[in-house]
Amino acid sequence: MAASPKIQLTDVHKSFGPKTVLDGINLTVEQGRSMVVIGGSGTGKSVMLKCILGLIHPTSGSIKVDGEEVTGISEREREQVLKKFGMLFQSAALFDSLKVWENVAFALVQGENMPRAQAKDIAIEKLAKVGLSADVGELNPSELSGGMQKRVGLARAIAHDPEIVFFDEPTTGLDPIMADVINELIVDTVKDMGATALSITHDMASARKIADHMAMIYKGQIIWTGDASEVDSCGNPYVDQFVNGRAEGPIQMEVLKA
Ligand SMILES: Nc1ncnc2c1ncn2[C@@H]1O[C@H](COP(=O)(O)OP(=O)(O)OP(=O)(O)O)[C@@H](O)[C@H]1O
Repeated sequence: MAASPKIQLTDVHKSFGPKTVLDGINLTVEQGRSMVVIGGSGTGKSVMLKCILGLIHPTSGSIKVDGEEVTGISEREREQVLKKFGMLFQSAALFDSLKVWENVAFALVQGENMPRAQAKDIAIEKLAKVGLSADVGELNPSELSGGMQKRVGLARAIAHDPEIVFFDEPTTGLDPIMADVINELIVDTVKDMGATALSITHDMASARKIADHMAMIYKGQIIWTGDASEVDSCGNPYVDQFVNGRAEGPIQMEVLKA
């Protein structure tokens, strides 16, 4: 039996002036599953995520979360919807003026008015989940390696037990071994929470590790979607070229000339 959609995008368009970035996106993310959207630079992955979060407004189309339309809702309604989301940004985007635990607890204290002591307990529990000790919580983010910062970013993303977690290029800037550690942590954490995950990446090793389902975006459209296990044999020449990292194929890179 098919799981119910947690997130559903139907014919989503987004243009900036004359430039069309999303050109009719159709995408379903099933409840409790991990969807990874792959695609090259500038194909619209980040714009798509920002549309779902309501950071930018689509030009047209429908975006539903738990069956509820989220385009055109009020700021107050959006605040409620955003409580369902956790987000791990490409750069861990930690506040350097705050200790590690304060970064993890930030949304709990600021957004939910939770007492600091209680928020700290939760922050330390989440840090433990991503393999960091309470001592690390007392450090400043600038004292941590890139891999540790990603762990902190993940702990922060899950601090309020979100139903949906977004991962924006989760392995950028990490060496392949640390990237694999973070990928495993993502899989374990998301499965453990029973959360729905939506990731965007051009790192195929990461996509293979964390995806139940994959979709490929090209020129603002989803040109293929399927089970992660089918990505190598789907027969789509665009997917095949991307997955195998070939210069030759239907995808033509625009190389800017000086
Ligand atoms: N606010 C904006 N105003 C104008 N153009 C924008 C804006 N945001 C994004 N774009 C354009 O939309 C296109 C898609 O950008 P997007 O960041 O979604 O790509 P991406 O697939 O996430 O790429 P990357 O993997 O390099 O991050 C780019 O050409 C970008 O210049």
